[in-house]
Amino acid sequence: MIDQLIKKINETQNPTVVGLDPRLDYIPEYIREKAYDAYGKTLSGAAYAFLLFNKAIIDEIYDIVPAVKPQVAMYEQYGAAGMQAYIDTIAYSKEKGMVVIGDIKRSDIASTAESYSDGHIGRVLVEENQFEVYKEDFITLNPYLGYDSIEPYMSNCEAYDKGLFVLVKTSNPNSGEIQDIMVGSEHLYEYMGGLVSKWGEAYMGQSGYSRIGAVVGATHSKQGQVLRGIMPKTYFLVPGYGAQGATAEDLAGCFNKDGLGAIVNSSRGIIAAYQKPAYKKDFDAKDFAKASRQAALDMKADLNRVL
Ligand SMILES: O=C(O)c1cc(=O)[nH]c(=O)n1[C@@H]1O[C@H](COP(=O)(O)O)[C@@H](O)[C@H]1O
Repeated sequence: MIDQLIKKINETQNPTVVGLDPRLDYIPEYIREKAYDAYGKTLSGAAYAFLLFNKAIIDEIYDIVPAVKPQVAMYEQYGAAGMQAYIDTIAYSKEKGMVVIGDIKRSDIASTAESYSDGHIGRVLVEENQFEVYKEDFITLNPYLGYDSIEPYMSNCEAYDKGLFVLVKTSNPNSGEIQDIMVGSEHLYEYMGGLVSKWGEAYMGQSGYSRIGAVVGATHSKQGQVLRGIMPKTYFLVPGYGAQGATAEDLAGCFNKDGLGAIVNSSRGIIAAYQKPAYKKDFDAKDFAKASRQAALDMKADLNRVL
């Protein structure tokens, strides 16, 4: 799967992933009305609005962006209807040939992790019948419970050609409170980077990168550069560009010299572009997905400028 992601990045010449993190206040009124006409102002109505919104954006970006990253919390809060919209969004993205990173950030003891693993990247059994439920290509995990909490994902990664992005240095302002603590002679994020890199050694793709990737926030430029040095064969998922304030220059150090090694996420900056002054003048609410396409092209140009 890491090879497939890299192939898509090379084909599109675009190391970006669009975060499908919908909220009702990003969704144009005419889409919301359509959804409410079908399901009322209910959880199902909101979930259907998400799906219509996501599909319109996917239709505009699938040829220029290699991957999408739906963040499960946005859907989960709307209950079963929301989770169906999550599943339908994944299915539609894959139909369009996009790689899907399910941002689920799971973390639990091994016996519980097995269930997360089977549901998201493996198979679930009902008697003799096997079901592939969520169908993400990659998922995000929190590794701070240690290797036995990550291990249950490895066999499904191998069996079903999936991948992981494991949190190493997160983009949030307070991530340093814990992740920058000194552990012996190194910071905790460096120690974690070393571990994730080691865990990934047994899972190398033909590209020379492991299917076990790392999440490295764009907002912490120096740490990103340090981690690139520690983890040369690990692909980075880099959130924090745009809405969280990180610039292309801030994250350039997350890439290897060959221009590979990182895929940069933007969620709000792309999906809600039509609400931003820079795009509002050229795109109205009816053209929200075209504004997203333009924002994705602008992000691609911005990143390629520093690579
Ligand atoms: O794992 C992630 O994707 C993630 C890790 C991290 O350190 N920081 C971070 O912002 N994210 C996710 O990346 C997305 C960022 O969204 P925007 O700030 O709108 O671009 C959200 O879905 C976050 O949950």
